[in-house]
Amino acid sequence: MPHASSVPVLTIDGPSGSGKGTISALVAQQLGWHLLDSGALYRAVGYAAGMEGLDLSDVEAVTRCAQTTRIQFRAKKGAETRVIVNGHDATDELRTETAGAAASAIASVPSVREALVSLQLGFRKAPGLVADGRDMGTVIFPDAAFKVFLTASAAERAKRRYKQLKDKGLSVTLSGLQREIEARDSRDASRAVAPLKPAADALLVDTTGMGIDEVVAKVLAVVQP
Ligand SMILES: Nc1ncnc2c1ncn2[C@@H]1O[C@H](COP(=O)(O)OP(=O)(O)OP(=O)(O)O)[C@@H](O)[C@H]1O
Ligand SMILES: Nc1ccn([C@H]2C[C@H](O)[C@@H](COP(=O)(O)O)O2)c(=O)n1
Repeated sequence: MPHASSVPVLTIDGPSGSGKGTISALVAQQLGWHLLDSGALYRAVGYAAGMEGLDLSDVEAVTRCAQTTRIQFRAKKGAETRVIVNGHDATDELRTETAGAAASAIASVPSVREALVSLQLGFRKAPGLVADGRDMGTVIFPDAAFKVFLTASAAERAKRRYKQLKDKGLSVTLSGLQREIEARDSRDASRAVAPLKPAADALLVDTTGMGIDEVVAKVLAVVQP
């Protein structure tokens, strides 16, 4: 079995709604590589903390929650990967903007981040890994061979999220979503530990006005020039 450090990693970081999840899944599928949705881990811990009625600003309580929450991904061919939190399928609850905000809040706690490191490193398996998040290229896989940072204007990202949630039948407003996205990005980018920022050696891709297929092709070209 190859040593983990010899397994190639493509990191895809960026702000909320830049398309990281969508692009990472499609690129991983095309390459036949494993996929790490690191945001889902933070969302799962935020969700578990909410289920336990914890105060999200209680550092000791949320750290214990991060250390003890059981998170499983169940992938099914042709269907959305399900995220099981402490035995409960929480996939739908985790995708809400409320869950994103809770994840962002607990993600600013260094000991919560520390509790999730070895779990994330464990995803690095042959033949390769596509890792999606905020600190994949800077902190978790700094030695990754391939690094991309996706961006798009806040207005474009809010429009994408609006369409996504409307398609699911949820009642949201474009202006409200843009405010929530900007507040989350600002918190993620200003925290002291592992802030949202491009790795020095990442390729920056502004996806404003680019279609999904175009972005996938650009990212794939990083791995297969
Ligand atoms: N280039 C694109 N053009 C149009 N729509 C896109 C593009 N990329 C992604 N989308 C759509 O935007 C929405 C948000 O994308 P996605 O969930 O992948 O973003 P994300 O960066 O992972 O967000 P988050 O960090 O909040 O999880 C989805 O509905 C997706 O289909
Ligand atoms: N590597 C990561 C991934 C996610 N987070 C935090 C910050 C995000 O706002 C939140 C939700 O992530 P998403 O599912 O939207 O990608 O989780 C982080 O700090 N580091």
